Formats: sequence, C-alpha cells, structure tokens
Amino acid sequence: MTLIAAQGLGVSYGAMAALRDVDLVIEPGEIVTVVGPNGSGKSTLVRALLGVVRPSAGQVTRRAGLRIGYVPQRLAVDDRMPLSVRRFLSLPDRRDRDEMRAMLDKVGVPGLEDRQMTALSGGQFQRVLLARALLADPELLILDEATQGLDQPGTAAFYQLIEDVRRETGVAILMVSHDLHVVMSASDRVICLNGHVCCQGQPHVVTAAPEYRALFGLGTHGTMALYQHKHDHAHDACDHDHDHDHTPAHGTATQKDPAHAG
Ligand SMILES: Nc1ncnc2c1ncn2[C@@H]1O[C@H](COP(=O)(O)OP(=O)(O)OP(=O)(O)O)[C@@H](O)[C@H]1O
Repeated sequence: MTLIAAQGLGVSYGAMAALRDVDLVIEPGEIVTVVGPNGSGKSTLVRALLGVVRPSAGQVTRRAGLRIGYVPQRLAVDDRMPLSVRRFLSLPDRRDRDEMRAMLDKVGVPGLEDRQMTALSGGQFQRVLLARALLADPELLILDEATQGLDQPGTAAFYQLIEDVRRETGVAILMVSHDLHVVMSASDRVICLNGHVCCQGQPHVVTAAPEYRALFGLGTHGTMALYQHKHDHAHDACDHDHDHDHTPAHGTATQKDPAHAG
C-alpha cells in the first residue's frame, strides 16, 4: 500500500514557481533518491511531503497515520543554550533511557547521552539526528542531504547505516543526495528534479537518460565513471519521443518536458 504520493504537485514562493507538476509515489520498503542541481526544488519537495509548505497546485496524499522520520540537511543549535543529546532525543516526545541508549548504539554513537549537541562532530551530529528520527519508529524516513559536511568515509558509513536500517526494519527511504555514489549503489529508484521531474527510474537507466546527462554531465566528480557502462555514442537530448508521460516504472526511465532539462 502506497505510503505517500504527490499528484500534479506545484509549490510557489510568491510569484516564483519552485516546483510544478510533480508526480511521485513511495511504496513500503523502497529507497528513492532525489537528485537535481542547486535550486531545483529538492528541499521544497521534501517540505511539501512533510506538510510544512502548502502546495499551490495538486496534492500530497499520505497513508492514514503514516509515521515519518525526518533528518534535515542541517540543524542550527544555539551554542548559548544548553541542549544535551539526551534532551534532544526526547524532543518532542519523551523517550525512555534504555530506548535512547539502544538507539545511540544502533546508529554507531554509543554513550553520547550527556554530551552537548554543540560539542558533537559533524558525523556524530548527523547520527544523533538519525537516532531521533528512528525513535519515532517511522515507516518512511526522509533524509535531506543528510551527509552534507561529512567526508567521503563518513558519508559512506552513514549510508551503509541507512541500508542496514532499511534491511532490519523495512522502512521506506526518500533521500535527497548530491552523492552519485549513493545514488548508484543504494537506490531502488532515482528521481531527477529540475523544478519538474526530468526523468525517473532505476539508477542505471536514469543516469543514461539524456535529461540526466544534460543536468549532470557525463563525469560529475569522476564518480560516474565507476558505475556507468561504456558509452561509445553521443546522446542527443532530443533524440527520444517525449510525448509519453508514464507513471514511475521500475526498469524504465520516464521523461517529462525535456525542453527544461538543460
Ligand atoms: N522560503 C523560501 N522563500 C522563497 N524562495 C524560496 C524559499 N525556499 C526555497 N526558495 C527558492 O525555491 C527554489 C528551490 O529551492 P530548494 O531549496 O527547494 O532547492 P534545492 O534543490 O533543495 O537546492 P539546494 O540543492 O541548493 O539545496 C530556489 O530558487 C530557492 O531560492
């Protein structure tokens, strides 16, 4: 049963349309990654799914009683205000001490309960954010560039943890990521966003799509080379028939509105 769906979703800030005509479905247990350039509406999409910005068009439908865990891009904690990890984990719902201890163990930062949030390293901080999200026993975990600021090993370890959590709990995951390693290795499905959905499908299919390549090029940070099969022919961004508008299909990249892809 679908956890969350957006249909014809549009979000505007004043006169500026940040998102338009976005269709998205997340099923239980799947890992979906949203990629897109800066300003392409990724965080806006997350905020609309969370219900903190109101759609200007279309709608978001959540399964009744859906529990969502959210790990933001960053969280500013005022260093003049004391806030221990223990207190942070109990916001907004009070948590049992044993439950907190077990969760910190699980996310790989045992024994940090009495530390100040402002005294944590970037990697520890993100794991504590994840612990807090998981304490709500979510059916859907939303990660908005949750590894920003972490180095490559820290990022890899964080996403390994996410995969472990998915395997153990069956939680569905929607993540925004700039890290193409993650996109290629961990996602069941990728959505390429640029104000609208340019293309979506399985990672290897999306990364071969002309819309994706027009946005990211062929060798972003060299990572593509690790995963892509060899292409010995050029893609023309307009060499596909784009009159169709599929619902997301595993194994197929679906394209929309290629005129805006690059
Ligand atoms: N609160 C806001 N008020 C006005 N404009 C906003 C607001 N939030 C975002 N925008 C604008 O909406 C567009 C999409 O922003 P959004 O943060 O969703 O993009 P993004 O893909 O997450 O970007 P990034 O990769 O840089 O984090 C941008 O042009 C941004 O300036």
